[in-house]
Amino acid sequence: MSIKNTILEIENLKKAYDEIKVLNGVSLDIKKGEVVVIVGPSGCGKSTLLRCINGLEEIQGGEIRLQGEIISGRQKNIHLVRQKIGMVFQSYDLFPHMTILNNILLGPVKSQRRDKKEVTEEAEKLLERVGLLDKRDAYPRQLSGGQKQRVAIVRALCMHPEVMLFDEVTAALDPEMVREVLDVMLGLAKEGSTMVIVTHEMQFARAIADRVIFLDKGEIVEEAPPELFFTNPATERARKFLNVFEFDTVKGIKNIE
Ligand SMILES: Nc1ncnc2c1ncn2[C@@H]1O[C@H](COP(=O)(O)OP(=O)(O)OP(=O)(O)O)[C@@H](O)[C@H]1O
Repeated sequence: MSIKNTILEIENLKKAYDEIKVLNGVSLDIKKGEVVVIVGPSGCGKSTLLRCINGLEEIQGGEIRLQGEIISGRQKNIHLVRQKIGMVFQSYDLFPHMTILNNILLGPVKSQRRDKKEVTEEAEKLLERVGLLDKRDAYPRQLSGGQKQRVAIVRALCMHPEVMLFDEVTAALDPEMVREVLDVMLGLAKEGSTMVIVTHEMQFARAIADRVIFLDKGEIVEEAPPELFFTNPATERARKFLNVFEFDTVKGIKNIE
């Protein structure tokens, strides 16, 4: 995978909810085509970090830059953020009264004012790729959780984001649905998408990451390539964290490597 220029820069990011400090000066650079996986104990601030990147949270300090442009703080250009950063959440948030295709078209056609025919063709290609072209005219309630999550990924991709953020996208899925979603993400990684992924699936993290970030109590404690992080973490805190996961890894994704 070619890792070239820095696309996203996070510098000394601070985030608190009232008195509770959640991110205590996080700095992180992400390069074009890089897949960064963020792991860490529950409540350490992983989701908050993604939400800050995506402009969903006010921040109390630091700066976030996308392609050199400040997208945080007072200069925040939410329009730019929405156009260039795609986010997929644990809950897929599809509109229940709209067909799958119309859910996907909404952003590109309404917000980006792109040609409906052209976006439809693209959406159909992407749906085919994730094995869901036959669900084009179905409604979200007619799809399984794994299928809805794949639609949510297609919907984000159709906006042509520079960076894709994934927040625990398999957490709400039944074990047998997990693999199909992770496979789509592995495919995107292979094609050179820039991705920031929060996950508790350690084996998946190991398979997909170019770099693993270990976040604990709102600070980056360790960052390393996966082959190093998962076999020989540098810190006691990371070692303890991984020990817990020895009993809790991977639902149905054993042979991924
Ligand atoms: N809207 C909010 N208001 C107040 N506190 C919040 C809010 N959102 C998150 N927090 C707190 O911030 C901390 C970090 O939460 P966050 O969801 O970022 O953690 P996480 O690492 O993603 O956890 P998990 O792995 O359990 O999803 C937690 O202590 C949480 O209770």
